[in-house]
Formats: sequence, structure tokens, C-alpha cells
Amino acid sequence: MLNVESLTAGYGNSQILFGMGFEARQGQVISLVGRNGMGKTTTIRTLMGMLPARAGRISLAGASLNKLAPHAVARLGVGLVPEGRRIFGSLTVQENLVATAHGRRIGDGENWSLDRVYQLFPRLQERRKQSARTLSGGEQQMLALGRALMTHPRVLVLDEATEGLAPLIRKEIWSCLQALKSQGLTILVIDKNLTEMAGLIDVHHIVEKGRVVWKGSPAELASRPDLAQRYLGI
Ligand SMILES: Nc1ncnc2c1ncn2[C@@H]1O[C@H](COP(=O)(O)OP(=O)(O)OP(=O)(O)O)[C@@H](O)[C@H]1O
Repeated sequence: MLNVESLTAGYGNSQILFGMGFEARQGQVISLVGRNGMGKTTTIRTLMGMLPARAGRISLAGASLNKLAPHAVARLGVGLVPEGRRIFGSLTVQENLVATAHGRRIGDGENWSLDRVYQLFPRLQERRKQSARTLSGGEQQMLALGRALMTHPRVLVLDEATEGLAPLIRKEIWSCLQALKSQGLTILVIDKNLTEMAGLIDVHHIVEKGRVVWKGSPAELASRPDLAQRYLGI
């Protein structure tokens, strides 16, 4: 479904990605994990067309995403829940959800509607007329997720979606992602909570200095404390 191969990118003179590569097959949930500053967010920015790829290939269901602008990448079916959420604080919950909605689904993306998002997050429905800035951190994160779903994604990308949230709220986010997975959605997660996401992830990818240095299942990673110590600082 999503293929990233030999990707090189950076900012000005500083190269950050050195041959980044991974694959998420249809319905899989994969992760990028690694210490701060290793290039995970830069990978997402390049994938979304916010930063140009200097070399390498990015494709979604066989279609190249290289050189596409962010709105075109979103239109093709990559739904981003960005680091820091980036919701519109002065708009209501419902206005946030419809602001980025696409009129129709693309390719084999699932169709999402306000009703379906509210079914997944009843709390957003209760607060649909409130301005988004009055939501709790967890509710804002749900809103960011709902907003990404309103673009009918074929692949959902979450950059640090549970950062700064209380354990109970994190649990809610994980179980929501589990529900989306069981509906067949392909998901790419960047997160630090390895233990919490173990039941969700099919393949972990450890990122070190702009490329993947190891990949495997949560069980394989759990059996390699040396990897966690060397690359994750755990
Ligand atoms: N706009 C920018 N201009 C210059 N350098 C940047 C910019 N954004 C990020 N960097 C640098 O790129 C490197 C990789 O950052 P990136 O955010 O991709 O890492 P990360 O693995 O996502 O880590 P984190 O968890 O801290 O976000 C870091 O050294 C960072 O300082």
C-alpha cells in the first residue's frame, strides 16, 4: 500500500534522511521508533510533500507521491495527524471536521462522514458546537484524528499522537486505532510508548540517523533488550 524507498531529504545544507525505507501493506499498522532527532518527523514531512525528496521513491498503491504538493498527497489518500495536532482553536469542533473534509473518497479509501466520526468519538459530538480551544488535550487529539479521517484516508499517519496525554486518554487513542485497524485501515504510527502499542503494531521500524536499522514484530523487539538500549535509550 505505502512504499518508501531509499529516501534522502534534509534542510538546507544538513541532510537528515539517508536512504530511509519501509513498507506498510494493506491493513497493516507499522511504527517508526527511535530517539529524538533521528528523522522520523522529517520522514513524515517528506512523505506528505512538505519537504522535497532529494532522492528515492514514495508511492501509495503504486502511484508515485514524489513531487506532489501536500494537498495532492492528502487527496490521494494519506491522512495526517500532525505532531502538535494543529487544530483550529477559534473554530468549533464541527467546523474543524468539515474544514478539511474531501467531498468524496478516492480509490479504495473508506467513506467517512460526520456521523461516522461522531460514532467513533461520541465526546466530539457532545462538544460539536464548542470552539476547539476549549477541548481537553485528549479531546483535541481525537479531533485531529477525526479531521484526518474526514479526508477518507487509505493510510493514516500519526506523529506522536499520544504525546503529553494522560494514560487513560492514551488508552482510548490506542483502542480507537485498534478499531480502525480491524476495519482494514493501513496506519503508520510514530510514538514512544512501545509497551502500550505492542498489541496494535505489526511491524516496528527502528530509525537511526535517517534510516531504518532494524525491523520486526513487537515480540521480536521485546526479546532484544540490546536494541532498545542501543537505539531507543530504554
Ligand atoms: N526546519 C528545520 N530546519 C533545520 N533542521 C531541522 C528542521 N526540522 C528538523 N530539523 C533537524 O532534523 C533532525 C531530525 O528531526 P526530526 O524532527 O525529523 O526527528 P525525529 O526523529 O522526529 O525526532 P523528534 O521526536 O525530536 O521529533 C534534527 O536534528 C532536527 O534538529
